[in-house]
Amino acid sequence: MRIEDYALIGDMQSAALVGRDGSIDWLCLPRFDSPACFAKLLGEESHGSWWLGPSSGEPATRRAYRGETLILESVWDTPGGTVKVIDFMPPRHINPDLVRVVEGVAGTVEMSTEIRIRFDYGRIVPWVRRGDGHVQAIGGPDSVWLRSSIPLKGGDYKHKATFRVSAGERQTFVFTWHPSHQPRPEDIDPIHQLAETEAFWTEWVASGRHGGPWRDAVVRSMVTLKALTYAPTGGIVAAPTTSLPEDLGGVRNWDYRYCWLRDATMTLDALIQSGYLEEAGAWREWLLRAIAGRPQDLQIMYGVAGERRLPEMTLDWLPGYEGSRPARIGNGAVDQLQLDVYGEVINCLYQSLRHGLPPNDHAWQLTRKMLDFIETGWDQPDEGLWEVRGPRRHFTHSKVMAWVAADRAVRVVRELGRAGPAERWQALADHIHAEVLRKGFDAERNTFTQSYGSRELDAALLLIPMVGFLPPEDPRVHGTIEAVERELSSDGFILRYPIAESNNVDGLPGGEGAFLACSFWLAEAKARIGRKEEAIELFERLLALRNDVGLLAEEFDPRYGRMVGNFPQAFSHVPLIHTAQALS
Ligand SMILES: OC[C@H]1O[C@H](O[C@H]2O[C@H](CO)[C@@H](O)[C@H](O)[C@H]2O)[C@H](O)[C@@H](O)[C@@H]1O
Repeated sequence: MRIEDYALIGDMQSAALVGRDGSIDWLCLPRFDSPACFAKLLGEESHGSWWLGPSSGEPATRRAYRGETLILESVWDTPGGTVKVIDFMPPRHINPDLVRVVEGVAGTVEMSTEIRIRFDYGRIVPWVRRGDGHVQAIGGPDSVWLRSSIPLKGGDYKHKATFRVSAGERQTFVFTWHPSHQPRPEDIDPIHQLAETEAFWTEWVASGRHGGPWRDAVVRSMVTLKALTYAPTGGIVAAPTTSLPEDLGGVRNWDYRYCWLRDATMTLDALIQSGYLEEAGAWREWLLRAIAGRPQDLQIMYGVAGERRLPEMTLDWLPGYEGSRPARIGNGAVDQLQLDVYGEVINCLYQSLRHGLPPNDHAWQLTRKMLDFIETGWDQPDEGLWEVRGPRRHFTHSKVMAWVAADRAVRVVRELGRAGPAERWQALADHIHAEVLRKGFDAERNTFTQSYGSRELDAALLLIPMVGFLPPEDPRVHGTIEAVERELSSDGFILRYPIAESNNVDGLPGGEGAFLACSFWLAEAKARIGRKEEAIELFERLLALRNDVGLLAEEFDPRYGRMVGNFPQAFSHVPLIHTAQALS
């Protein structure tokens, strides 16, 4: 199954990927970053999956989300009739539930289902007990109850059933996870939950401001971002998957089920612009809890509840997506120095205040402490926003974001009346600004460069006008946009940076696809410098990459014409929203 053949369902604590063939191949419970109980995505059927569809095994004829919700409807037109499978996860009450409803639409269709429950990413084959209308699977801390209106037959480490559904008939399946030491979870009414889930998403969308010619794409992206928000704490994951490869068959496979300060602040920017202040408030509280302590101990990412240790390890029993080994959990980038995150966090706190979030003394203290760190640390080399695994460098984008940190702190004092040494911070901002223009700009080629003294380019430089470092009309901005487009294009989309053996900046073997966020940044940058037609043309081409249900992975690889990287990826949906807003 290609990455773009999957659709997302979720309950804002975890998420599942449903294939076009009706197979659920990825689900981690109870949290986004818990071990998977369906891990076929990174392996085989024997690593856990749940298929439900017409017995012929054909892929769905069409799929769509119901209205502006996260309820997936897959429809099969078959010679005997038409059938619909409705998949969703109700917003969580006590235990996580995954509900599948089969609805006969016309004629009669023979349906089949086959479920292999595995715990710990496919490693644990659970004990199974069968009772009246249910199956219970237990393995270590995990237990699953599966209730269905159709009896399931067990054998060969799986459960299956074949049944016929005619127009107007409905069959239901409810899969509930709970800790294995607790008594049987309460049964939910799947049809009542369907109505509740529909109401939840419809009301959430209605509570924001969305408009413009690309409303549908923007709303689908917003719903996706909300689905990546961990409701109990306000943390936001970068994506619900691990190890979907950036290079098919290669080693660039990372775990994104954590809360990056960079990705989360960008996500919040998009939510705030559309009026979702509640999420901004929840995230600010999450931030204050997660990073409480010394500013020099600030990490670039945390677990969804603020966990600090995210040790990277490989799951050697999984063959990986299309053989892309290793499958990893945890993320070694947690220990990196990435100076840009200070600017991103302070900018996000500033934007939240500007949009009406009430001031918070702890958040201001935090801002001041981060500024103390930036004052002494901004001139250090770092790993940069791309989290390179090669040597640290003086990345130009990192320095630009250090300037953003100081600039936004000054604005909070001058525009919003907070107390702080604005003049000292302004002097710092001016000093950083001057150094970037001196060391990060190649006057001969009229472009900013990836790092001081380098001749390489970097698509993150497209953000220079967006963050206000230079105005859009500045010739250096124009020169950089032109250089990035000229030198980093791959089939009309944009690479993060050049990947060549002679310049192994990221320290990793293999190549990668075009980075979708960077491609949207080019469209937004073009819009800002007045090249609106070109911007729209590129934006429309990017929108055409979305799959049939409007979702984007991290990258698109023109070599294969396929999406690659984790999926769906907040970092791709955020700039989609920003570009639509800039163009509208
Ligand atoms: O390319 C190497 C790095 O790739 C991942 O980082 C990317 O994803 C992050 C989450 O979306 C994003 O914040 C970062 O800008 C991207 O480069 C991976 O997480 C890293 O461990 C890896 O070194």
